[in-house]
Amino acid sequence: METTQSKLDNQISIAEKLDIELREGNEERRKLLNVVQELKGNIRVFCRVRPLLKKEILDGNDNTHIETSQKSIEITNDCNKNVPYTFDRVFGDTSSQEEIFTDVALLVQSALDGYNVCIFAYGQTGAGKTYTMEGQGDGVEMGIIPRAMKLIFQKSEELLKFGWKYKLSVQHVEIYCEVLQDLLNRETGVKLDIRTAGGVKNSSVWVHGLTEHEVTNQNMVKSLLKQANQKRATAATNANERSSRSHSVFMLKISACNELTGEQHTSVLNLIDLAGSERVANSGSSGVRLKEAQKINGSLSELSNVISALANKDSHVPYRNSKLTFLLMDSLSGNSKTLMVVNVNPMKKAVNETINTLRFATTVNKCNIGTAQKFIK
Ligand SMILES: Nc1ncnc2c1ncn2[C@@H]1O[C@H](COP(=O)(O)OP(=O)(O)OP(=O)(O)O)[C@@H](O)[C@H]1O
Repeated sequence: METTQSKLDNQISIAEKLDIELREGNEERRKLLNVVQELKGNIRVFCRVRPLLKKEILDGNDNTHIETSQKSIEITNDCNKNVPYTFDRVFGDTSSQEEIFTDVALLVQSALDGYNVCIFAYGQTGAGKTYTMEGQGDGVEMGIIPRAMKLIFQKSEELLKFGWKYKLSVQHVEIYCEVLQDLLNRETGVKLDIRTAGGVKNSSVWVHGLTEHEVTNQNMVKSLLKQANQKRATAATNANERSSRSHSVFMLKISACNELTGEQHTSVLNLIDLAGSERVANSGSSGVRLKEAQKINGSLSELSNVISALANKDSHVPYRNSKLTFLLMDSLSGNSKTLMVVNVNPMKKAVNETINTLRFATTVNKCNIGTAQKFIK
């Protein structure tokens, strides 16, 4: 007759076998997830059209010049010609924050698996960039940043049983007219500068003077985002105007270590709300406004130059030509996964800007950054 001890040994050995299978299954899942991501391409472009706002409807605006389907958006231009643009995904004006995030979630998850990820919101002022990235409140209108953090906390908890331990910390920086400001430092006037370490090819970038905040739950993230918004608002006479003209970069640094296998990796999830992309010539600017507009247009075209240089595998990638690309140098290199969410203003009077936006997005969409690699320590 089987003794209690041998029954117990038997159960333990079954449990150990299942545990190994589970861990191997998890490895399989991570590999598969990466293959899916690679097949989809390491640079992807989504397009999102926001709905007309109540006031815009009352003012007699219409959006009949825009037609969308799953992967394409067609614009009727001023000459009544239909011009189609195709992207990895197009979200029409009834799409919810949840729908957008469903298509972003895998990318966010791959940051936990050790890949650098950049998600940009691009588009003219008022096109819905901040709504897409931050959203509103704690419910259905939550945007990509709070949803991404919620998913990261949830997944990192689940991965504990596979031996993974994560350290998560947040930095949040604003770039206004090529000057960096720490949105999470209550002290004002601290000068920040971007520094590099290592050789030309393998250098790593950090911002000297930028504060870093470890986070362990969603409430901590919420209060940091609130603090950042307050700081952004007090730095300007008109908060909306200032935020339209600056880039906001939310950076989540992830350090992972597996206590069972000894594996370690680090990665950064960058969530970026870009400055409004309207052209200088159209904005009728002069003085300070003209200088601002030139700097914005300059840094957005440097971003596109960097992406094209990476796609063409040029020997020189002009990261240092703008603060934004310099700051994101590590995250935009061949080791990263990038998503550009192009936000479209639905008003007919914005049609020319919309076409410019979609042309820019088409250039980005043609790029293929190559296969992402993890940074294994
Ligand atoms: N998908 C959407 N559903 C409902 N309302 C939206 C949507 N997208 C944007 N809005 C609303 O449209 C207005 C402009 O959006 P938002 O502030 O996000 O634009 P933006 O591109 O970030 O502008 P800026 O460049 O000035 O920061 C806001 O009132 C926002 O709440």
